[in-house]
Amino acid sequence: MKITRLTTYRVPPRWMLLKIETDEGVTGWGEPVIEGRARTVEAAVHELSDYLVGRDPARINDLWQTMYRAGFYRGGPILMSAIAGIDQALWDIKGKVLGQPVYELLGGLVRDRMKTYSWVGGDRPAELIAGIAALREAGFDTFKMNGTEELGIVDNARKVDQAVARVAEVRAKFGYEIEFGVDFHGRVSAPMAKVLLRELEPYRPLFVEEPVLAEQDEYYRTLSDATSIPLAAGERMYSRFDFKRVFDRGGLAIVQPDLSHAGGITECVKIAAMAEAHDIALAPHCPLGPVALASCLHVDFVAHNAVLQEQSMGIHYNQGADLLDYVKNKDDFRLSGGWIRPLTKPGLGVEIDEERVIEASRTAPDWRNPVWRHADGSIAEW
Ligand SMILES: O=C(O)C(=O)C[C@@H](O)[C@H](O)CO
Ligand SMILES: [Mg+2]
Repeated sequence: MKITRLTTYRVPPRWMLLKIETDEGVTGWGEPVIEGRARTVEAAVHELSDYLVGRDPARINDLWQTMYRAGFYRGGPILMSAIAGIDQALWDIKGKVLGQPVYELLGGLVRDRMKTYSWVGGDRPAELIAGIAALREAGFDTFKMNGTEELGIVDNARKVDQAVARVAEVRAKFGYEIEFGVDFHGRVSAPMAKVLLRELEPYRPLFVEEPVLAEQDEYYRTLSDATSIPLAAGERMYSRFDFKRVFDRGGLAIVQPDLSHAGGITECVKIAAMAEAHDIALAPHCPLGPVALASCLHVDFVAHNAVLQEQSMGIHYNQGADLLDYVKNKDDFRLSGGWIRPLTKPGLGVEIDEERVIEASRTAPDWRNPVWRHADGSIAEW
């Protein structure tokens, strides 16, 4: 079998889907994308196709190493997201050829169902109570919210109190019938993270995510030593070589590689195993579409240390399309009380509605995240 063509479709809300075709009619789907840089990743995918067209799609490991090493420069969000989506599609092809779901090819199920969580509150955390109450009706009990709005490198007690009050209100309203992570989203500096973590401790969040920016990862250890709150990070780390340094320094209780940013299934299975060796939990990041989520789930179902899976149903980013809009087998993604069963169809287990994708690609927006500024006009972390 040989790879014959790679076709990319940028689609609402901000995703990109990749179709890899072969000379034997088997096709695979991937989701290579960096939110806000879809066109850049699209160019990278088509540059990498030089290494792929004419090759045997079954040789995923050699194709992965070739894409990663042959171009001299490596790593980073663009190239690793392009590799990620291509890798997902290659696993989809392999599973379809062998008639097996990807998790079977990775050694079989390590669990019978996987726990997921939902976002509440949007970019500027608001309406948290109403958001949680609505999702509680749908049976969810685990959530994630942004912790703050714009925050200065050193900011005042009022801003800290606003952030803490939102979390306190959630706990007061729902007690411990629910659990939630608080995403600092890289908006919080190391000095302010120390302050906020301490003030949030009484409300016992399940984790605090991206307590500082990934480029400040040397602070994970000192912050972790100063708080009882489990720290989580990983969406802006792109390979086992990025994660290696974090594992060595310590400080993270949970790693959150994104299956569409960190090299795909081949790479994230390795990251999961490295994390397990350090007694660190796995909770893949996934604010994206159905192929990204399916790829996460195949890793979740073979990784002993997988504890929680992000999914984007109803997420505030999904304007113009939602998680399953391009999926034919919607029932396979049914969430019961936030739990999801394995995707058992061959490959990734996602039946893409290609006509819908092609139609939607005609009006694909160039999604960009908002540009935030502080009161003094300087750029703020979004
Ligand atoms: O889901 C999360 O944890 C996020 O922090 C969302 C962020 O990754 C946006 O997708 C960036 O555009
Ligand atoms: Mg996040």
